[in-house]
Amino acid sequence: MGSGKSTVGKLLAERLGVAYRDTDADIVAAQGREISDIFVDLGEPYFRDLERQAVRAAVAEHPGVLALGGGSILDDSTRELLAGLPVVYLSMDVEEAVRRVGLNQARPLLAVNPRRQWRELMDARRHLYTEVARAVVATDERTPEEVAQAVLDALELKDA
Ligand SMILES: Nc1ncnc2c1ncn2[C@@H]1O[C@H](COP(=O)(O)OP(=O)(O)OP(=O)(O)O)[C@@H](O)[C@H]1O
Ligand SMILES: O=C(O)C1=C[C@@H](O)[C@@H](O)[C@H](O)C1
Ligand SMILES: [Mg+2]
Repeated sequence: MGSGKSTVGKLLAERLGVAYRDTDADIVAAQGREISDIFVDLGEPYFRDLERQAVRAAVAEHPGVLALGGGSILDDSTRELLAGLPVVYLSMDVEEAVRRVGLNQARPLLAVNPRRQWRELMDARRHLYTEVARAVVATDERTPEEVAQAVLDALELKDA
């Protein structure tokens, strides 16, 4: 959440000469409403169902860089789907997270007490991010360009 998937993903796609896609954006486009509204109006389980389907469709259809919703790896079948794919976990520490997204009300899971919420989420999820990732790239104190380069290096990819 705010680790730079959109920013770095677009840079990476540009450098690799491929398209960028984002499952959160796919869901917003298909539903015609913001993620925070889906959470509030329809509930998180409903959103997670949409997310599972969105990830499945995007992995099947999209050959470029794909940003996954931050909670998509909570689903067992999604983690199985990602096994063997070049997945990158962009990590950051809590202070960096608060600097980047702490005051952004569009992120429903961080709406109240973002520092504590972020710690709790990460404590529950870190092992899942690590489990699905082929590479873990720290984003703290790196520019988006430096992060993109670190991803290319970690996956042993070259520019287009
Ligand atoms: N390496 C970086 N250094 C500093 N700021 C960054 C870095 N990467 C991204 N940011 C900034 O942090 C914020 C969140 O980045 P971004 O939207 O790319 O994250 P995200 O992972 O796509 O978030 P979300 O999970 O909400 O989709 C943006 O304001 C972006 O400009
Ligand atoms: O980490 C999460 O659970 C989320 C991350 C975002 O990408 C969105 O999918 C939504 O805000 C939930
Ligand atoms: Mg994003």
